[in-house]
Amino acid sequence: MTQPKRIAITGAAGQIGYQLCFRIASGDLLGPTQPVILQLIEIPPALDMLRGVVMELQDAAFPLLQDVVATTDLDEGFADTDYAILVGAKPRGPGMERADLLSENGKIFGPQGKALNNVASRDVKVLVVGNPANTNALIAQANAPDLPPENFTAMTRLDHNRALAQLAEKTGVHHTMIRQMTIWGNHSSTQYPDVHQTLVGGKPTLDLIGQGWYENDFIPTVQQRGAAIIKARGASSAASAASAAIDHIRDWALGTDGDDWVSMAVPADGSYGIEPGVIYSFPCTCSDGQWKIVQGLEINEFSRARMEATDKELREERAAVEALL
Ligand SMILES: NC(=O)c1ccc[n+]([C@@H]2O[C@H](COP(=O)([O-])OP(=O)(O)OC[C@H]3O[C@@H](n4cnc5c(N)ncnc54)[C@H](O)[C@@H]3O)[C@@H](O)[C@H]2O)c1
Ligand SMILES: O=C(O)C[C@H](O)C(=O)O
Repeated sequence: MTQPKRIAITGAAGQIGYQLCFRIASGDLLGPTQPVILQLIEIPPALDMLRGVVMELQDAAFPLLQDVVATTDLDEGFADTDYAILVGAKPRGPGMERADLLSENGKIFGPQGKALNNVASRDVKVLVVGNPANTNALIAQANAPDLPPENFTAMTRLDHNRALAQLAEKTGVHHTMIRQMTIWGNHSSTQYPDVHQTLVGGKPTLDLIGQGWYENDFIPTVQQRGAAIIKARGASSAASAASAAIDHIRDWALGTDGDDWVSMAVPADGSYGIEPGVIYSFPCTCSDGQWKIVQGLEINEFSRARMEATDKELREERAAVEALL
């Protein structure tokens, strides 16, 4: 029998965690033949709720689900884990920026990085979803010196998928026919959704949508989509966020599709002039369980200014949490 993969989820009883558990147990993350063990981590006040989630997982009788661990202990929850999806953190409310969560949520990710460093698989792949995701990933990475630094990533796949959805709606072309979309930078309102290389049904995007709509509608809509959902739902995005987390890890583990790429916030390495020290979203391809930043894309002045603005914000966030690094 195929060895099961261990998947740890923090905040597993929350909105996103609840979605993730069932999608992963049903095989959406690693495919229909890969057995999984879920290692669910919560804080004590949410433990009863987590027990309820475990009862529902049992009742769903998923063929691929080998075991479920439910715990408030990080060493138990991260033990030997192959993947860690760090969701547990406070969501923002109406009128807040994600960076407003920094001081409260930042403290969560140091201890989690340390525990991963001590007990997780030596090749654990980490995705941070809890906001502000990029800087929380940096904190976790800094606290896990024995793990490969490139295995710490943050989620901008939701922004990527939101961009595809906006382009599909505008052009009338199904989103599966849209290739080479890029989100640069921070998962925040400074992120830069770049369509200069994007092909919609094989055609250059700007020829179809025009510079005016791109600048005045598309970019702000994608940047502000999280806030629009909070306003409409009274709670931050959950099912779409869980779905994007699954897309991120699945593509990282199983590979991206042909000539297409995805957006992943990964440790900057100097590519495109973004110096090391921040977790920055780049266009990435994945194969053999490794991500690679797509190189050689042409960057015009319009893009350069926006890429630098989001980099600046990330460096300010970094400076604000220096004590946790
Ligand atoms: N990166 C993205 O694209 C994206 C998208 C949507 C939401 N988010 C963020 O994800 C996070 C979770 O959102 P949600 O809607 O699921 O929130 P939620 O409040 O429904 O759930 C969060 C859960 O985390 C738990 N938790 C809190 N601190 C914890 C800790 N130290 N260890 C383990 N668990 C802990 C809580 O008990 C709660 O059950 C928020 O920060 C939100 O802003 C990110
Ligand atoms: O916007 C938020 O605060 C939640 C999440 O990051 C999102 O993009 O939906």
